Amino acid sequence: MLRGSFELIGDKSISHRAIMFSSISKGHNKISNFLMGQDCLSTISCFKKMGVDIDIKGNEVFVKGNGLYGLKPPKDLLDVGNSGTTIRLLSGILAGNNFDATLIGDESIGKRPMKRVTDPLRMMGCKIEGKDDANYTPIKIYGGNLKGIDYNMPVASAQVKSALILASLYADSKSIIREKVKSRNHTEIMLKSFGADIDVNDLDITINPVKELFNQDIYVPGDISSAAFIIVGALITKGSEVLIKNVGLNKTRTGIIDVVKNMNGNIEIINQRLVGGELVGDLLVKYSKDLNATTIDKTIIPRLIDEIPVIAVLATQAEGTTIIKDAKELKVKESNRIKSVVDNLKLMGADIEELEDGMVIKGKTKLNGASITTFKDHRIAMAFSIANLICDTDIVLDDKECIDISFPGYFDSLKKLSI
Ligand SMILES: O=C(O)C1=C[C@@H](OP(=O)(O)O)[C@@H](O)[C@H](O)C1
Ligand SMILES: C=C(OP(=O)(O)O)C(=O)O
Repeated sequence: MLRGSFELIGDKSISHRAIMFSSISKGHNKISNFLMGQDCLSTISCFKKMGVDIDIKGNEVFVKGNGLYGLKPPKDLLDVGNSGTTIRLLSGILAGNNFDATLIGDESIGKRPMKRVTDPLRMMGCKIEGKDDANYTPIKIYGGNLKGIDYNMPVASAQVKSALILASLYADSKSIIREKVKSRNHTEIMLKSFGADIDVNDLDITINPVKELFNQDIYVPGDISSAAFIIVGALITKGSEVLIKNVGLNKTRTGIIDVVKNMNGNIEIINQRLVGGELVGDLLVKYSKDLNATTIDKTIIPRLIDEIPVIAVLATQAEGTTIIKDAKELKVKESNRIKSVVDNLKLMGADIEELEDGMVIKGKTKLNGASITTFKDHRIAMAFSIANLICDTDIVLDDKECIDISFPGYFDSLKKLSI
């Protein structure tokens, strides 16, 4: 069982943005509670290659911003490692800057679609080259001279939205980016605090170009996507009671809390407060014997997209049949997360069926230990380490290191809570 309290590590999405926006602001920025995950370190490394002075001291990062037009042409390739957020958002910034740069990444990044970003950036007037008509890395961006855009987003993606907002900062006129479903809005919140001219009207975001962004001190709240593993661990192991402190509770991210409540899980938000425009609070989670099944569809998917692997584990312990649909996006994450989850849960004895856009899980099944293929996908590795908490025999993960992408110190945190 899991018992005790736990101080949550910083949010990955917000940490990336804090480095990027600080780098293109003018002046000294201090970022506290920064997530020292591999993905965020990849972002730091890319901006250092563009001449930004970035210093890490413990959990704090000091960034001396170069100003909106002050990035330097990189002498080297920009390597985003495993990070989709880095390659997408950085493409938007590069599109606005008057030099060319080439983006590369690891094997998994090489399979993640980029046309969702490169197509609209081309519409803004940017010249881009890359594999399969700039759908895959390496991608070369020749920045500068952007036009404003009025764009209806075909995919619900905060990464695409953010890339286009960033490019719009550099355009010659106003841009409007229109979402179909609201995705995480950290870019809009944080860029405004840096002085960007952004107006959000429900699903439409209007950006007027500005001459400069100004320095900020940023506190990064805890990552609810990381908390999700501890939340599910506590819900499914008898006798558990965990207090997760300092959780980011931005409404565009709290789908997992709604789902857990819907499933009759015992979760309570306490001590809510606003920090730097972002809602933060503590979560008290207790073992929940009488979980029931649920249906998860497009109306909530963007608010819990990264939590689906561990929600699938939760569903194996609920009464009834859980349906997860409209989740095609899972196929283009670090691995095909529909397949990674379904195949591995099947190996453990779960009653689960793969759908074209999701999965169907019959609950109240006993899970057994198995050899798990993670595909070096951090969320898969962590989701199955949580499934392991309720197995008689241990699972074996083929890779644990990938967890450092988003949750360094994960096993230590889990061990401290385990009784
Ligand atoms: O903007 C972000 O920080 C992120 C957006 C999501 O991706 P999509 O926008 O591609 O859905 C999410 O899966 C990713 O982990 C982080
Ligand atoms: C999909 C993820 O991240 P990214 O797209 O930044 O690689 C994730 O962290 O689950």
